[in-house]
Amino acid sequence: MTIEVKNINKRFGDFVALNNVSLAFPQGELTALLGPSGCGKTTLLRCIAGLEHPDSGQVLLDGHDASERHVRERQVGFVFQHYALFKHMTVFENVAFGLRVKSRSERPSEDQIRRKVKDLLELVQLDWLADRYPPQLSGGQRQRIALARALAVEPRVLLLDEPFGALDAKVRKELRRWLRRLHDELHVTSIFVTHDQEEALEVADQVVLMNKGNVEQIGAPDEVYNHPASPFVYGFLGNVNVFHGRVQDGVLASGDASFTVPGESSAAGKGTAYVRPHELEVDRYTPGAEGIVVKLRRAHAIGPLAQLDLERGDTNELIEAVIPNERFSSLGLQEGETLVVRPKRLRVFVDEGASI
Ligand SMILES: Nc1ncnc2c1ncn2[C@@H]1O[C@H](COP(=O)(O)OP(=O)(O)OP(=O)(O)O)[C@@H](O)[C@H]1O
Repeated sequence: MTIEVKNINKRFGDFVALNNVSLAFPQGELTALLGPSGCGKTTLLRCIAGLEHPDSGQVLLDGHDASERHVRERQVGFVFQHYALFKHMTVFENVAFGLRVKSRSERPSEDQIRRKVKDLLELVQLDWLADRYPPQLSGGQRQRIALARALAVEPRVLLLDEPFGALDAKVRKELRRWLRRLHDELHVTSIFVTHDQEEALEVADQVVLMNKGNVEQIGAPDEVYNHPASPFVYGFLGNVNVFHGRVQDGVLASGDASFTVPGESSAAGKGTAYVRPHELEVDRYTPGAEGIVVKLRRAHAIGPLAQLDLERGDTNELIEAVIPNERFSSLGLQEGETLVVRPKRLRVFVDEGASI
């Protein structure tokens, strides 16, 4: 099923939760709604599900306006962060639940129900837990059962609201890979709410970045990561160094350093350069060297990458650089040494927002 939302507005009292949001969710794709707490992700998901009614705008399911369609008729499957499985029912009965409560005319036979639940438990790789009760499962197992339960009624859309939010980092990581594989098998149009950028970039086909009820950017994970459309997206997707200054004649002057602004532009005014830590070249300082002169305050050199905390000599601001550990060792850098850094790649926004 394709999902489209058009010009959705939703207020809670004076508070604007969704501000004229328009988006398309392609058939069979997994889309992540990503943004900070309170930006409207869950509200948008609830509008699509029919659990919340927008003040204006439309939700189109397969091109048809869904406003008159009740939650049940939208054929939506849900998985929430704290999905309460029925504690007094076995795992098997939890998954069978949605099939058993169907009206008599639609309800499958007992044999069909058994087969279906068995298949679903195999799909989520937990068939060996069929006779257990929810309190006897781990958090990750419970979420996989919750997913099997949502899938039992063959939803045409799957909505996942921070499904792994309550789990520890290692289990989260395992489950998101598992979810991706499952999605590749089933191809149900799915929307996944998260505030974890790594999770969104790893799992999704398409990422929607939201901020204060607005959509900031939509794109494939590599597109939004490598070509952020706004300072907000830059800051939200991974660590970034920010250099404030003034732009004139294609050059950003920031403290004692100056950077050539990429691309053709005649924009002038206050400007901010964004540089990711791995996009900085680091060298030992030699007199006259080009770049920003810094002091190495601290180095964390464990694993393949060395993370360097640097302090600018001119403004005392902190800069984070990440270089291969091999290079760090071969340079033989010591804490307290004076170094010079140069951006290999940067992006400049003039007057916060006007991209050049
Ligand atoms: N029923 C409600 N009544 C009043 N305000 C609400 C209601 N539901 C949501 N809000 C407000 O709307 C804003 C958006 O909430 P929403 O749950 O959509 O955010 P979110 O992006 O999903 O955040 P989180 O990641 O914290 O869940 C929040 O500021 C929230 O307090």
